[in-house]
Amino acid sequence: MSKTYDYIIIGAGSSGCVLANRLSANSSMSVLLIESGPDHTSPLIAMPRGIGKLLNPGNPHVWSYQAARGEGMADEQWLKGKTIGGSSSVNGMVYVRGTPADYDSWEAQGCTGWGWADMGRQFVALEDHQLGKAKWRGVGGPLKVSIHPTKHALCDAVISAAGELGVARTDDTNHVDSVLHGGFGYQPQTTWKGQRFSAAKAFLEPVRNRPNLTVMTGTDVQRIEFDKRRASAVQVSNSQGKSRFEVRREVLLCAGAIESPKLLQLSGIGPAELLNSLGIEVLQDAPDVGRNLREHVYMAMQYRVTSGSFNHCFHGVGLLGAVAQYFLRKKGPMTHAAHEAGGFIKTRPELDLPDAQIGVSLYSMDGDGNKVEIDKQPGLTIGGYFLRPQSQGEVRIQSTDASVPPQINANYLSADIDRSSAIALFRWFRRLAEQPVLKPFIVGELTPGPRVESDEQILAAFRRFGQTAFHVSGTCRMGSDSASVLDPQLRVRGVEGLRVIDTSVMPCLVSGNTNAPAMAIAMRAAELITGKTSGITTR
Ligand SMILES: Cc1cc2nc3c(=O)[nH]c(=O)nc-3n(C[C@H](O)[C@H](O)[C@H](O)COP(=O)(O)OP(=O)(O)OC[C@H]3O[C@@H](n4cnc5c(N)ncnc54)[C@H](O)[C@@H]3O)c2cc1C
Repeated sequence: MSKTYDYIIIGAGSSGCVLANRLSANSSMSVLLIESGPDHTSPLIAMPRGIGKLLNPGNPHVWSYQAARGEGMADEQWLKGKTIGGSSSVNGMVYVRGTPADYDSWEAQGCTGWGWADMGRQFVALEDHQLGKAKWRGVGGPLKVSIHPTKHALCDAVISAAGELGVARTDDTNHVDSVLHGGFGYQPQTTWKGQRFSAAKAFLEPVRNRPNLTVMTGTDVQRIEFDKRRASAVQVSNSQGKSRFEVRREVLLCAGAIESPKLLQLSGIGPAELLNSLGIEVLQDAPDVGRNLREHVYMAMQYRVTSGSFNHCFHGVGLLGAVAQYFLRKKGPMTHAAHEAGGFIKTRPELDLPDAQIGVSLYSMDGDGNKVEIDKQPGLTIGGYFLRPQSQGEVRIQSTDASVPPQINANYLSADIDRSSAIALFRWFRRLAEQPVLKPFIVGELTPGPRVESDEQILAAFRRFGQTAFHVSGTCRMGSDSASVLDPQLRVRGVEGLRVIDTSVMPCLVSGNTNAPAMAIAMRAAELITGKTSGITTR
C-alpha cells in the first residue's frame, strides 16, 4: 500500500533543501523529500578541497554524463551532485548571485514576479554574510558566506593587475556596484570555519527532525503518475525494490537541469515526436521541455609562476601536510573554495555591463588542462567565461528506461555573439597577464599557449579547451508565452499539481555561478506556494 504526502519533493539539491525547509515549516503539511544519492556524511564533502576526490565519474556522490559540446568539438564529461545537498555538496563553493539586471530581464521577458525587487530580497534573506549587513547583503540568514581566510601575494598581484585594466578592487565581489560596473577581489565562499556550507547544511539539517518531514536517500524517482491531468503519485526504485507514493497537493520537481526535463519526458510531458518515437504516451506535447539549455563555457589560462602557487600542497608530502592542517585546525589550502579571487569585468570599456566573470586559482593542471592531475611545478590558473551565452543546447531522453542517461548537446559557441564574446575575453586575459605587477610571478603561458594569437586560433583554443562551468540551466524555462514549459508560478503548463523548481526554470542564464540563484529561486517558489514571504525557520 502506498503512503500519501501533502508535498513530494524530487531531489534534495540546492533548491530541494530550501523547499523542504519552507514547506515543512507548516506542521500540518506532510513533506516527503526523495534523493537518489546517499547521505552527505562523507568527510570529503565537508572538506572544501575534497572535491579533488569526489568529482570523478563512478563516485557515488556524482552523476556523470557524456555531453556533446558542439560542432567540431570533442565530447566532455558533465558532473552533477548526487547526494543530500545535490550539487551544493560537491561544488566549488564560489558564492555569486548574478546581477539585478539578470532578474529584471527575466521579468521583462514575461516572468512576472522574478525581477530584482523580488529576487534581491531572497538573497538578503538567505545570507549570513561575514562582511556584515549592507543594503543588498544579509546577516542572520541560514547560509554562511565567508570571506577569504588569508591574503596572498600572488592573488593581490592579480587583483592589482585587474586594477591596472580599470577594474576596481572590491571587498565584496557581489556588491551591486561591482556586478553592475565591474569589481575584482577575494572570492566570497559558502564555507564556514574551514568547512563546506552546502544547501543541506543551511536549510535541511536544522529542520531534519521535524516530524512532518520524511527524507529518503538512495531512492530514484522513475516517473510521475497522473490522475487525468493532475500529478497524483511518484514511482520510485531503491534497494527494497519498486514502490509509489501518492500526493495530496503538489509534486515539486527539483532534480536539476538534466534530470528534471528527463523526468518530465519520461512522464509524458515533452516533444511529442520524441515521446512517440520511444512509445511513451503523450500527456502534454511540450516541445520546449529539454530545450533552451544554457551553459557557461569556462576557459582556463594556465601559467608557470615563480612563486605563490599551491601546487605543492596538492600532491605528495605537501598534500599530506595540507590534509593534516585541515583535520587538526580546519585551516590551510584544503579549506579554500575553487577560486581564491575573482570578479566581474568588462572585456571592452564601452560596454554597459560587465560581460565576463574571472576566477583565480593558485594551481595548474598537468598536460592539456583537461587532465585531473595536479602539475608538479608551480602554476596559476586565471579562468573565466562570458556571462550571458546565447547558444542553446538540449536534453533528450534516449530510452524509456529511467536509468539510461539522456542525450545532452551543449551546442557551445553556436551563436555569433558567443564567438565574439569568447575572443574578447581571451584578449582581456592576455592583457591582464601582461601587466607589470605580474612580471615578478609569471614565467610564461602553459595553456593554451603563446602561439594562439589570431581570432581563428582563439576560437580553435575555445573549441579545444573550453569546458563546462557546471552551470547547466534553462531546460524547463518559465515564461508567459504559451511555448514556455512553466508559467511564472513555475507550474508545468497543461497539467496540474506539478511544478519545476531548480536551475532549469531560468529563461536565460544568470551572470555567474548558479548555486545561490538555485536557492533563491526555491525561496521565491516557496513564497508562491505558501503565500508567505521569505523568513526562513531553522527550528
Ligand atoms: C562540480 C560543480 C562545481 C560547481 N561550482 C559552483 C560554485 O563554485 N559556485 C556556485 O554557485 N555554483 C557551482 N556549481 C553549480 C551549482 O552548484 C548548481 O547549479 C546548483 O547546485 C544546482 O542546484 P539544483 O537545485 O538545480 O540541482 P542540484 O543541486 O544538482 O540537485 C538536484 C538533486 O536531485 C537529485 N535527483 C536527480 N534526479 C533524481 C531522481 N530521479 N530521483 C531522486 N533524486 C534525483 C540529485 O541527485 C540531486 O541531489 C557547481 C556545480 C558542480 C556540479
